[in-house]
Amino acid sequence: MKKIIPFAKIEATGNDFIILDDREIAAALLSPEMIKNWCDRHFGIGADGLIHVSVSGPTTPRMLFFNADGSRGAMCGNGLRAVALHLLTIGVCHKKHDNFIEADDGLHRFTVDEQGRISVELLLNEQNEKKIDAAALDLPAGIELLGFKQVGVPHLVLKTELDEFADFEKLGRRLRSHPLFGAQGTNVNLIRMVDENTIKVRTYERGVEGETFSCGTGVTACALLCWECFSPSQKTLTVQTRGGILKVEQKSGRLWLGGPAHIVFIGQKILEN
Ligand SMILES: N[C@H](CCC[C@H](N)C(=O)O)C(=O)O
Repeated sequence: MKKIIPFAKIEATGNDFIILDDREIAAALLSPEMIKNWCDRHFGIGADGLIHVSVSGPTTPRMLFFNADGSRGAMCGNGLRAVALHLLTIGVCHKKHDNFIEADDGLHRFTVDEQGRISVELLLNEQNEKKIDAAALDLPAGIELLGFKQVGVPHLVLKTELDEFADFEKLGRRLRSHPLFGAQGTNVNLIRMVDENTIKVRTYERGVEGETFSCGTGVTACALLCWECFSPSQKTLTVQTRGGILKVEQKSGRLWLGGPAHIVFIGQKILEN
């Protein structure tokens, strides 16, 4: 039997997602194989990830995040911003209210400003530190280790002063599965300082197995390490990604990630079974 499933395709600084909600399909019907097919850029809709949101019923909307390869991820910063846009668009949330989204790693606040920029609160895992032996990473010339942070998902952060580093994808692929990070592996970020308030970030994402245009938890991990290592008194950082500008801020002890997000299109997918 064929079933037609409406979906939204949303991009958040070029990190793009298929958004489905429980009015159209139950989360239990999603399989890793189906997610992989739908996210495929040649045979499917094309996306870095797929997110299922529970919007029916009186409880806080809850998101389930899947990478393009069908694997589950506990958090996705840009995905959270995309879900916020979806909830505002379908009228489940209103911009004047206090809004929350529940995810695997906890409850996240979100806000939208007059320009439509969506900010989400990200949560630091209690055990977010991990000492990494830089020598074990065998980094190429011009690249150094800054640290490792868990912002819902694991992020290794490297730093360079090179204007361009052509082999980033190759380096990311190698370090993503380095034995230091165990079976779960890690996402890999490379930063370059532009000035004391601005950094440039590239991210190799596990689960996409390639460099994406932007990664929200990744840029947040980079900002935290920059504050710790270079300017502990600073509270705001502008982050240039391949897909646009993000801002990471610490306000009243909370960590916020903000930037643009847009609906690319609304579509219908035929589910055959
Ligand atoms: N792009 C996402 C991160 C996805 C996490 C995923 N790659 C994993 O670690 O499973 C973000 O904006 O934070």
